[in-house]
Amino acid sequence: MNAGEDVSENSTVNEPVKVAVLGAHGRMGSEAVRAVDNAKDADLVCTLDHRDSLQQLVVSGAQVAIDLTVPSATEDNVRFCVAHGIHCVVGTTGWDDERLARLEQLLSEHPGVGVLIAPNFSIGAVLAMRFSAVAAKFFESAEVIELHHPNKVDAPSGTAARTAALIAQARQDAGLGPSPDSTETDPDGARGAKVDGVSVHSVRLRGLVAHQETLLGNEGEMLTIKHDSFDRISFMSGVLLGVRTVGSRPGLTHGLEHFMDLDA
Ligand SMILES: NC(=O)C1=CN([C@@H]2O[C@H](COP(=O)(O)OP(=O)(O)OC[C@H]3O[C@@H](n4cnc5c(N)ncnc54)[C@H](OP(=O)(O)O)[C@@H]3O)[C@@H](O)[C@H]2O)C=CC1
Ligand SMILES: O=C(O)C1=N[C@H](C(=O)O)C[C@H](O)C1
Repeated sequence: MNAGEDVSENSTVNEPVKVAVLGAHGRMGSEAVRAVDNAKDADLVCTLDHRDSLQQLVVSGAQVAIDLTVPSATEDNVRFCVAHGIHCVVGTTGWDDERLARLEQLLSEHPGVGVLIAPNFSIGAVLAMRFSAVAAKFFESAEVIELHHPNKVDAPSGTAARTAALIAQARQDAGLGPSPDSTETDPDGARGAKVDGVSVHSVRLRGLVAHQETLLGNEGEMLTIKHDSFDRISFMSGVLLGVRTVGSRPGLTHGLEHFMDLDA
């Protein structure tokens, strides 16, 4: 679905879904405000940023909140929404296993509410993650390189961490051990961060938006799975797919792929 298309699955017949955007002045938030504004069957009822009261979500009657804030704020925001029966579409990073477990517990106490945690909303990035997981078991070595704009506050990126976790799971399922690596000394972390044993390398460079490469190696060959977001518009069809679908998917959904027909 493209930005501007129908997002009415959450709403009663012909009633637009009422949407709030948290982090509305940010790079992603401002793009999401535009996307929701342009969507025929979504009503932007509330925009919040730093230090705004979450009570405005309740007063506005928002049915779905889109969280595009910062890792330090997103958990409290989402917990508030769930407690008030507001579905959430979350793009903010920082959702580690502990946070996800706490959220699942809270959601079990609010069984009608749906939350989508999407490490990446771009269709290409979702596919690149899936392709990386599918390919992982066929290669002896696997590493991930993510490249982003220098204003990004967290490393590695949420997408890279998720990709590495999926690769690690696929390798484990296939009975593969760690990637071969004879490094004996690495005082400054030149071999990258380890996510579930998979090396992830982070680049921050002026001019970039969001880019990632999965490198998979065997003797005599390398497969590179590469994705580039050149513009934040690339995330908006996924944001709207989340808004359209989340109300009909109670509980926690981790990854936009679960709202897509990847295996059809
Ligand atoms: N899933 C995906 O596809 C994507 C996810 N992201 C993720 O989204 C998040 C936002 O990215 P980006 O837009 O670049 O970041 P920005 O820093 O541009 O935007 C974050 C915004 O959130 C505001 N904010 C901070 N705290 C709160 C709070 N408690 N309540 C409401 N708003 C708050 C900030 O305000 P102030 O500056 O005043 O503090 C700022 O306006 C990041 O975690 C990023 O990794 C980004 C792109 C795609
Ligand atoms: O901060 C960003 O810009 C992005 N953040 C997300 C992440 O950390 O994976 C998604 C995308 O890479 C852009």
